[in-house]
Amino acid sequence: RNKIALLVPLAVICRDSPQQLVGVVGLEIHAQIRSNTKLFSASAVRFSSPPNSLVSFFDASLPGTLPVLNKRCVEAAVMTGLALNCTINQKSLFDRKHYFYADLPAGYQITQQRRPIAVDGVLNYSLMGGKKKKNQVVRKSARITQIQLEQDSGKSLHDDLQSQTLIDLNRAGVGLMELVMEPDMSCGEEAAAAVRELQLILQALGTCEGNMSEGQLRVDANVSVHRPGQPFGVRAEVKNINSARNLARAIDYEIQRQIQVLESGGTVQNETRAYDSKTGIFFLCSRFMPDQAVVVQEIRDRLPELPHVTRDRLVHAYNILPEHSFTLVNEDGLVEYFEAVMKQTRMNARKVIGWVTNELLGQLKQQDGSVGQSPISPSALAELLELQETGQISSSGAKQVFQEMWRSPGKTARLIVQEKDLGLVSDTEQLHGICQRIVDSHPEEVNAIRKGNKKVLNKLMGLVQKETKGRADPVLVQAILQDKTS
Ligand SMILES: Nc1ncnc2c1ncn2[C@@H]1O[C@H](COP(=O)(O)OP(=O)(O)OP(=O)(O)O)[C@@H](O)[C@H]1O
Ligand SMILES: [Mg+2]
Ligand SMILES: [Mg+2]
Repeated sequence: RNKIALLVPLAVICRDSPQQLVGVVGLEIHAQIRSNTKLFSASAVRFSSPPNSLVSFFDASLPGTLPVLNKRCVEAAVMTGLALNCTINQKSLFDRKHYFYADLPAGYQITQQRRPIAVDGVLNYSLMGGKKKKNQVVRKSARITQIQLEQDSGKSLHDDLQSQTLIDLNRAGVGLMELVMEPDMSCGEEAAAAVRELQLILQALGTCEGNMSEGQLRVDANVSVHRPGQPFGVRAEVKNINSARNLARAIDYEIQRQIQVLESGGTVQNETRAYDSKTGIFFLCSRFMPDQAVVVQEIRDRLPELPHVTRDRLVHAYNILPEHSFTLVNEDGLVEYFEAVMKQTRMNARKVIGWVTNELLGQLKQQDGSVGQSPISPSALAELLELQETGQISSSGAKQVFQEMWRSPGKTARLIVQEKDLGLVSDTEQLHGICQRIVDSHPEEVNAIRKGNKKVLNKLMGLVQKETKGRADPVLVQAILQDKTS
C-alpha cells in the first residue's frame, strides 16, 4: 500500500513536440470533509485524539449496525461540486468496494462509483509562465470526471520493535470526497498548481481544511507517457505525497523514469492495487425525511467568493497586476490584511502591494510566520503609509520606521518618527543652505545641467539626501536645485 517514491528534483518541461515522449497526468484527490461527525455514524471527527476513542459500533463494523448518512457531508460534496462547475446528480448511489486490509474492518469501503454525487466538472487554475518566464499568468483547466463520497479507512500503526501492527479506527468512516480528474495535465508543475488552486477553493468553501501534511488532502498521481497524437501509454500510480512540491517532483521523476524505460526498449508496468474488485451495490435504505433533504439551489446561493473571483475582483477594484492578485490570495489572510490597509490609507494600491509583499511578507518569511502573527496590524501600517503619503517622511524613512515597528510592537509610526527624528526636513531655509553648498562644490555638474543635461540634477539631489540621511523633502529639494542651476 505504501509505495514510496524516490524523489529526485527534476524538472519536466510542459511542452508538446510531435516526436518527443511527453507526460500525461491524471489525479485522484481525497479530501477529508470538514464535519463534526463521520459519514455514516455519529462518532466525532477529531485529530490527535487517543487511539480508538472515536469509534462507534458501526465504525467497527459490528453486526446489526446501520449507516445513517450525514447530511453535512452531502452538502459539502454538493457545494464542492458546484464550485467546480459539476453537474449534481439529483439521485446518486453508493457502492461497496471490497478489499481486505486490517484497517478496513468491514472488508469493504462504502464509496460511489456508478452514480456519484457530482460529475463533469472543471478545475480552472493558473501557472506563472510565459516567454520571459514566470512573469505571465497562463490559464489552464483540468476536467473533473466525478466527485464521489466515500469512507476513509482506519490507520495502521507499525510497531517495529515488537514487529506488530496496531489499528486505530478513529479515522475509519470519516467522510471523504474523492475527486477523480481526467488525464489533462502534462507535468508536475501543472499538477502542483491545480492542487494548490483546489486547496484554496476547498478552504474558501470550508468543505475541507486542505492541509496536505496532516492528510486532509491526499493526492494520488496517475502518470504515463506517450507521443502526442498517439494513444495514452500505460499508467503507474504514485501515492502518499504530502505536499504540492513533492507532488511536482514525484510526477516529474516518474515521467523521466518511464521515458528512460521506453527509450531503452522496456515497457511500463501498470502498477495497480491488488484490492480493487468493484463488485456489489450498496443501497442506502432510509425513509425520506424532509429535514434531511439537501436542496442544491440553496447551497448554490450560499457559495462564498471563490479564489479566482477574489483575484479578478482585486485586479479590477484596485487596478493591480494579476500576478500580485496571486500573491495576495496564496498567502492565508493576506487579502484581508491588504484590503484593511487600503480602507485606511490614500496611498495608491500598487504602492501598498509593494509594502505588503516586500516588507511584510519578507519579514514573515524570515521568521516562518503567518500573516495573523504580524506584530504590525493593518491600521498601524496604514498610519505609517499615511505619513509617507502626506510627505511627512520619505520612503526610505518609512522603511526604517517599519523595521522599528516590527521590533517594538505597539509603538506607533508617529512616535517612532519623533523618537528617531526621521521626519522630512522641509525647512526651506535649511534646505537652501544645504543645496547652496552642494551647488558650490560641484561646478562641473552645474555646468552640465546648464548645458541641458537634466539627468545630472538627480546626482545633486542624491547628494542632498545623503547629507540629510534621506530626510529632505524631495519635491522642495528639486525645486531649489532647479532654481540654483538654471
Ligand atoms: N493513460 C493514463 N495516464 C495517466 N493517467 C491516467 C491514464 N488513464 C487514466 N488516468 C487517470 O487515472 C485515474 C483513474 O482513477 P479511477 O479512480 O477511475 O481508477 P483507479 O485508479 O483504478 O481506482 P482507485 O480509486 O482504486 O485508485 C484518473 O485520474 C485518470 O485521469
Ligand atoms: Mg487510482
Ligand atoms: Mg480512484
